Amino acid sequence: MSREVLTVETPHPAIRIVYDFVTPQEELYLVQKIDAVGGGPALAAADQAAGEEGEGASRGGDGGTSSASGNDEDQAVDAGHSTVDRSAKSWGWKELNGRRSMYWGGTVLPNSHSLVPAPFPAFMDGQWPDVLGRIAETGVFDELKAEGADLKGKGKERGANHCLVNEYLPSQGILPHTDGPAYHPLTATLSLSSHTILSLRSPPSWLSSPSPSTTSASQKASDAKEVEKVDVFLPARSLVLLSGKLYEEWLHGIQPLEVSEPESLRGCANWEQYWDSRLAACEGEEAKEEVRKERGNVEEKGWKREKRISLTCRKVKGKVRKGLAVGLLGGGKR
Ligand SMILES: O=C(O)CCC(=O)C(=O)O
Ligand SMILES: [Fe+2]
Repeated sequence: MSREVLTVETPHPAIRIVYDFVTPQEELYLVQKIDAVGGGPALAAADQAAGEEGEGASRGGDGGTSSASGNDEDQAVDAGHSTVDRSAKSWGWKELNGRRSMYWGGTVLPNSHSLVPAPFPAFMDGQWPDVLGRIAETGVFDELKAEGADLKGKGKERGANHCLVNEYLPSQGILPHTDGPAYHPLTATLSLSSHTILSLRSPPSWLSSPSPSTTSASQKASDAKEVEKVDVFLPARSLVLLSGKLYEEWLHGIQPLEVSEPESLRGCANWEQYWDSRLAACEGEEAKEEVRKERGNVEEKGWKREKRISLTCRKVKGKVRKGLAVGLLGGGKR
């Protein structure tokens, strides 16, 4: 598997994608493990499997990690007086706006944007399929060298050191937003189990105006015309990379749809590129014909969305407060 970082051709810089960042087998394994870490129905089976693998304290159960609650600012205060909520379940799913999500890697303090680290599940950090190590290997996070990235490091030292896990049931999405200043302007998002369409929009000027309520309706209407749009097709198992202005200024979101409509699919900036990559991976004409048929089908009928899990891996901007590792403070057990 080449895991080549491809650029999505748009009038804008900085959208890149790796198709087949993980194999279908790795995808299945990850989804099962993620459910276990989150305390989902696969917990018992996965715990048993973990015991058999001898992963021990580094994965969830008794590792004593905190609520790795990331942006959840009321659970952490700055200046080292951490009031991290230790009663929360280790790495467990939390429901927010009807969707489940969780954080790995630790708690981001809201003022200094520093990270009180907590361990990652083993499959992210060091053990197969070592998602963070694999992301570091692409070299994309080396672009942050000027901002202090450690090129000699491995895995989370060299690449992303924080991960936000989101689960979307069919018909769930996420409102347009930016990811805020706590992270370096580079995200690597792995999509598991389902495709989706990520919609990127340039910010209308009234969004950044000091008092949006005073902005006139006509101003808003004329701004709306200027908004630039780029949709990106995110197939299952792909890793999409957003950086620079696109990360810092543009809004990104996912429409809450059960089916990706033909027109929306065809409108994605990387639609051709995606199918080219599928064809390039085929061995023999028969396999290619199957892929062409699949394309014809979804272009006619649309593509049903399944439950999707995304892992958004980022690098926290502030210091990593090594002495304050939450895991060592004694976290709550699940
Ligand atoms: O699920 C995704 O692909 C995007 C998630 C996201 O943008 C976020 O949680 O900030
Ligand atoms: Fe986001």
